[in-house]
Amino acid sequence: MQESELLKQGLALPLMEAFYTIQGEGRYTGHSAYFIRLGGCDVGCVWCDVKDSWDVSRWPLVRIEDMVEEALQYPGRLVVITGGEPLMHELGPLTKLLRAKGFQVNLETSGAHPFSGEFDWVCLSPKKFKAPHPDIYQRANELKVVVYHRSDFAFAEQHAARVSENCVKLLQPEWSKSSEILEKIITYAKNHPVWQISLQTHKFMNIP
Ligand SMILES: C[S@@+](CC[C@H](N)C(=O)[O-])C[C@H]1O[C@@H](n2cnc3c(N)ncnc32)[C@H](O)[C@@H]1O
Ligand SMILES: Nc1nc2[nH]cc(C(=O)O)c2c(=O)[nH]1
Ligand code: SF4
Ligand SMILES: [Mg+2]
Repeated sequence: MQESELLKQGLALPLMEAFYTIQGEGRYTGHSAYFIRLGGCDVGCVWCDVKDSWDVSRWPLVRIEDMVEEALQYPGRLVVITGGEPLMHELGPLTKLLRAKGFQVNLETSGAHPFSGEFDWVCLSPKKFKAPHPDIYQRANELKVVVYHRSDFAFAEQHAARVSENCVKLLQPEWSKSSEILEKIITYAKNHPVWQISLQTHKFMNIP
């Protein structure tokens, strides 16, 4: 089969990097996890902390069997699929294979592309730069809004109104703006108790 066909079917995917670390953000903060970072993103967040991922052509196509075999080398059985924007790719075969091998499979996504794959936990981090697809809201287990500017609180509420009732709602300071914005986030969370705070703890720990 040609590479383009393997990619289309989700049997091989552009892999930027894969690493075993500690989930730094969100509901699973502190859990050991194997991260699969897929290449390619067309959302264009000005503050994106992984801009190198954007150009899909930079990253080699790797067969999903090889990705899963590598993940099995580590003791943890939690995998986080991230990117780039992972939903730019067909995620059905990779997620099925991971689950068949006993992994819990979590997703980090902006939701800007149609959904694919079978996940145990979906983190939706919506962006102003490219709106989420409507069908992601009911699938989100966690809504994680990056706060860069005070106007992002209203943006967060717009998306919170669309997710399911039991979706965990998180405000995460944009890393470079943390010193200015964290105080506002703390005040907001105290006044709006449905919101919790998520910090990028891996950056404090100096781990990937
Ligand atoms: C690099 S993104 C990859 C997954 C997907 N494209 C997305 O945006 O959800 C992983 C997570 O990091 C967050 N993130 C990216 N840059 C950040 C920054 N500078 N400060 C805080 N969070 C950031 C994103 O919002 C997302 O929740
Ligand atoms: N440790 C660690 N936790 C993370 N949680 C989400 C990440 C991501 O880039 O998607 C990430 C990451 O890059 N590293
Ligand atoms: S959607 Fe995610 S990977 Fe894409 S630019 Fe925004 S933060 Fe970066
Ligand atoms: Mg990251």
